[in-house]
Amino acid sequence: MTDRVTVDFIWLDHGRGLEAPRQQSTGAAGVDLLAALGASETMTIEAGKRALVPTGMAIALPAGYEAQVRPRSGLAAKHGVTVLNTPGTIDADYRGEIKVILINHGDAPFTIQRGDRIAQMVVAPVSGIDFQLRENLDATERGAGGFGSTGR
Ligand SMILES: O=c1ccn([C@H]2C[C@H](O)[C@@H](COP(=O)(O)OP(=O)(O)OP(=O)(O)O)O2)c(=O)[nH]1
Ligand SMILES: [Mg+2]
Repeated sequence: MTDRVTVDFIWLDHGRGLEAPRQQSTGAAGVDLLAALGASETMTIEAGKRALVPTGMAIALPAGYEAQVRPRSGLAAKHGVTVLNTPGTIDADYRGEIKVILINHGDAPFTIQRGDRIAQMVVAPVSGIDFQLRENLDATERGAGGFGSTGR
């Protein structure tokens, strides 16, 4: 087990009553994100369409961390539903509602209800970046080769 990180969070009004985010097993990489729809509300994503799904949750990551919003493989394998912008980036200074951009790549409408587990979120360290402008870059064996330059 590596270091644990504490992430403060609040429920927005429409998120109250949902199960609090937690790792489902000791080795789970992330926590599931739940759809914070109204109790009798549903959201249907037609085949080929996308939707911004509320989670009813806002977080305050410690400085030096990001959160990534990732698809759930079950939704992808069974329904063709995934996170359009995966991995979605949650900045450490973002205090708004976490939302999930789902896209339905399947061939049938996909309907979401309150509490459905629509995606998962991992927390990861990120480095600060200082860009240094140079005249040249150090030489490497690969050089500028890429995009299949090593063959199949
Ligand atoms: O899947 C996502 C991706 C982003 N966000 C929130 C948190 C993030 O900190 C903020 C901005 O995200 P991003 O930088 O990806 O979007 P942008 O289009 O560059 O917007 P901005 O100009 O606000 O940075 O939106 C989400 O709630 N869900
Ligand atoms: Mg941005």
